[in-house]
Amino acid sequence: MTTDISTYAFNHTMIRVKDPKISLKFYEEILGMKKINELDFPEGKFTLYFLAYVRKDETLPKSDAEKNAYAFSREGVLELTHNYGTESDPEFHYHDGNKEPRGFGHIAIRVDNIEAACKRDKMNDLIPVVNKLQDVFNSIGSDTIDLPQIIVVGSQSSGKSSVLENIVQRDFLPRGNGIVTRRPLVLQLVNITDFDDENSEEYGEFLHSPNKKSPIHLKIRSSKVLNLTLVDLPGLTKIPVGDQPTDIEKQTRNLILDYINKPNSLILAVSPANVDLVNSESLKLAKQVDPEGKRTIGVLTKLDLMDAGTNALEVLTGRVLPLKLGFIGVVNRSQQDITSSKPMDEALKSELDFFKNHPAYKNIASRCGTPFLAKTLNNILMNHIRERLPEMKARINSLITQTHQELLSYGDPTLEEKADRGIVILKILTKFSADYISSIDGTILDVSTKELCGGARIYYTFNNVYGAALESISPCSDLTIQDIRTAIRNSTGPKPSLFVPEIAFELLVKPQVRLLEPPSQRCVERVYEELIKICHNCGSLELSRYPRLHAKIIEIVSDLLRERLVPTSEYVKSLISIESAYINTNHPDFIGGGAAISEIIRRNEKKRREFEKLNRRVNDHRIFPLQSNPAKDDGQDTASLPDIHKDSSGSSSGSRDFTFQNGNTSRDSFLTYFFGSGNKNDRTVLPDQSTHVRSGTYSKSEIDIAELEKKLDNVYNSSLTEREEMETQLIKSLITSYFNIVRKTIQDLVPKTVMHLLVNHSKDNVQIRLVEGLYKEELFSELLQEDENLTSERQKCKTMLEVYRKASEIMNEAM
Ligand SMILES: Nc1nc2c(ncn2[C@@H]2O[C@H](COP(=O)(O)OP(=O)(O)OP(=O)(O)O)[C@@H](O)[C@H]2O)c(=O)[nH]1
Repeated sequence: MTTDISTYAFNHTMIRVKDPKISLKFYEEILGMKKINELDFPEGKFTLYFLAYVRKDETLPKSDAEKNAYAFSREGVLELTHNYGTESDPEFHYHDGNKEPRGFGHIAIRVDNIEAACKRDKMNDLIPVVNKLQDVFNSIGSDTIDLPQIIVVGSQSSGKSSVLENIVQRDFLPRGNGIVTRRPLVLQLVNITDFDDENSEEYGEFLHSPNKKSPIHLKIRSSKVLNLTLVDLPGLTKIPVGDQPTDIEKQTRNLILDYINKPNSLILAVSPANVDLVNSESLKLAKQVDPEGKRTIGVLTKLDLMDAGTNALEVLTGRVLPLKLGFIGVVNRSQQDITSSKPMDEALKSELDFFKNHPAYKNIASRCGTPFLAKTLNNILMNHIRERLPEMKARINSLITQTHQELLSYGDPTLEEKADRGIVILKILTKFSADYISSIDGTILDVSTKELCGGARIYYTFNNVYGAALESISPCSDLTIQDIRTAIRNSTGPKPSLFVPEIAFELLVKPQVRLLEPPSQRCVERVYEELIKICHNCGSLELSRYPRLHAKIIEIVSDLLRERLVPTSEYVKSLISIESAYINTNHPDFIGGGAAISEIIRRNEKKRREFEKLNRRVNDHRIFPLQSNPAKDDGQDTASLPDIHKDSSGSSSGSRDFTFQNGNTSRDSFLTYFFGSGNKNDRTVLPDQSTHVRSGTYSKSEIDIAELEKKLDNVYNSSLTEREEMETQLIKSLITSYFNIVRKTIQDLVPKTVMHLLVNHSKDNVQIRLVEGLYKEELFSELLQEDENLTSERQKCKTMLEVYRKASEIMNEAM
């Protein structure tokens, strides 16, 4: 037997290599079922032992074409002896596990097995594919696609680093008390037999960006490793020690969850065998994200530290906790081994011996230990990657399309350099003008459905905002009775007037008309603001590349609008002035004197009836009879209302005396209505009753009488003369009628003015103004200076696209 044995677990196949110089590649290629005489044998004599399994009933084909390939019996051992340097075919000795010879000679296997084996070989290439992808994504510092990898999870000191080191067969991870692993470590293990001979030197390489807080990416290339991507995470800890933050448990838990949550992650849940499995933090966490145990591999460390008489056979054979990918037991170097720098290969040998000699584990020794763990991880990862590859490819393809679109949207500066810059500018100006116009007209393509915009907002301003503002003005606002009386008196001059003077009406109505100006000016401003907004929103994606050109365009359009603002507001101002320049009492819609008077009579009649009704109710309820009406006390007429049924001498004239019809009454007729003796027979309309009421005593149940009387007071609370009262009412009614006419006209004309002088003018002139202002050879280079951010965005986008393309290429090669 050989003394120097390297052991290498390969699925269900065990290869024992006599000569350690023979590279793994050689064995893998043998297992890939290549013809042995095509292989490049190292010098020297060697013997290979194959332990393999095939179906028992498999009959071996005998054709010449299948010579020089291999077959394995179910229980037997295939032994190959090759004398290097001779031309003879290699010899195969085939015996059972006890090395009893069972056959000899050329052995062949079925062709379909060769294909399957070759396929498996190809699968084995998938891990380098993922590693390559990872390198590609590392180069841009992002992991846009969730690459399959193995995440190592375990509580503190559970032996995570030891497991990793055993897999890598290198003493490379930091050791110490407390949490030593503080950042995720992405470990890429690369079997250097995958590379050319000149690259076959072993080395480790840090791939993460320096000076940046990121996971550490470490690539280890060695002939002693299998292709694997592992992520080592800080250990789960309960109590912070030293300089650790108080929420250390939460922080590490979240970090671990971030990694294991990804559906493409395989979870390597490390638990020490000397602690009850139900307390395993790693398995608890894994269960959270993988409740069915589909992507969790259990690793039991410290099997050697279990109490004497106990073992973990039940766990390792999957009878305690069912994990689809199973549990694998390992024995790592103890602290003492580390302190005494026990070499790795020795440690592996001790591990192998431990399992082989342990009464509980010897039967499952081939499924225990670090080499088996490494191989299993490799297989699982490979299968996992194979499953995920189509999905990843689809994702990469859609990323390529998206990124390509994005890149296109940034434009191509090289193309534009060649093209006439004048044409580029002209195109942008034309597009901007068209957008501006269509925003106003509402024909823009991507019109918002979330808020009113463009022309619709202008319409809203006219109809809702401006309309409401005008409506809210009361025709007689700010006009007090005192103002009206003074105006009437002033307009009569020194003589007592015979009728309500027209001058007084005109005097009073003009300032009211002026009230329409502020909201009209505000309307102009609002539309102007709206246009400015439209102008700002018109930037196309292309235009956003050129901030200077964009700014200039906005400046020019704003200037144009500002220029138009002045004449528009001037015109609106004129409209109001025009309206107040001449008070047209012949306007067909104007109420006219007669109608106004009829209206007042009607109203007063109503009031009188109301008063009488109230008075009656008050009297009915009053404990002390009402003695408040001096008119009554004087023995005069009971009605002390401003009674237009009576003329000044007290005789009843009745409403029939007023024959004026609404609207048809001439100005003269209404103005000549009022023959009056000035102040001669003026009477106080209604003496103040409130004092009487207030001095009275009410029954407690009739408290509402006070309310009623208050109303009465309000009806007649002025001390105007009857005639003045009448005149005031008349003037008010005329002002209201006239104001409403003017308001309607203004409400109609202001939007027309704004549209004509501001909106349409800007639409008609925007393009001309832009071309005049910006289509100048000497400005071109300045205007077409690209936005720096955009240039860098484009560069980023380009890099991403390259990365995705490269990734896609790598995947295409693998599939
Ligand atoms: N005897 C024995 N000791 C082990 C085994 N595995 C790990 N140890 C020891 O346990 C201690 C902790 O192991 P590490 O591999 O550093 O554990 P870790 O989980 O990486 O620790 P942190 O990174 O700090 O969370 C070390 O002293 C190891 O020597 C094992 O299987 N058997």
